[in-house]
Amino acid sequence: MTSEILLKYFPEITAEQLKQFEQLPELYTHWNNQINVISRKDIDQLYERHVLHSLGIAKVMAFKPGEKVLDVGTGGGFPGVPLAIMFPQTQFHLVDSIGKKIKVVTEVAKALGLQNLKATHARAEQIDGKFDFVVSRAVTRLKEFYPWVKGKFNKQSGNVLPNGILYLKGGDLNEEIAESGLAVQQFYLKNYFDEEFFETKQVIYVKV
Ligand SMILES: C[S@@+](CC[C@H](N)C(=O)[O-])C[C@H]1O[C@@H](n2cnc3c(N)ncnc32)[C@H](O)[C@@H]1O
Repeated sequence: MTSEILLKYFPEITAEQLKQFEQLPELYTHWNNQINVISRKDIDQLYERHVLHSLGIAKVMAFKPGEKVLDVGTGGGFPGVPLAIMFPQTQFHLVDSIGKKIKVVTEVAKALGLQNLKATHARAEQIDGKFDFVVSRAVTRLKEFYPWVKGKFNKQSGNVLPNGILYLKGGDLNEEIAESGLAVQQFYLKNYFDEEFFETKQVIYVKV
């Protein structure tokens, strides 16, 4: 497994960031053997299916220093861990309702020395605090997701897109978007990444 794919799309990453990304396969292989957070067949494709996919959000949004981002239903740390490596001056709060997944995230963040990441075992609905953005992947439909997070945003926006949700989704989303009743903006990851995996993948942005 090679990290070249990351440099191909993010040539600006520093040597320190590259070193952190390059620690991920070993860390996730180790932790996945104890607590399953990534499907076995996907672990060989960690960079493409998990790291690069998570960084699809970075193609849409450059988080600023000091901004706060909540990752809801982070599982083993996606998209929050790759984003925390990518934006070391932004504060990331990763939450999941399953404690052993948060254990993996905590251990991975510790091994990487990530100072800007906090991981909490909780349901999204129970999290207090205000954030600039909420990110997520593969947790639930937008209609259900939106009420969990809509009260958790700072009123003041300071980025190119106003504060809101950046959700990684794939497949045909017309029905899901329509049933949510939300106005969304769709960013297609195939415009940024050549690999077939990204053919139907999108970042859905919801302004709150
Ligand atoms: C399919 S996994 C996706 C994990 C990760 N986001 C990823 O893409 O690899 C969905 C995760 O959402 C978590 N989850 C579901 N409902 C939740 C809630 N209300 N609050 C926090 N976590 C939740 C589950 O525990 C599970 O770990």
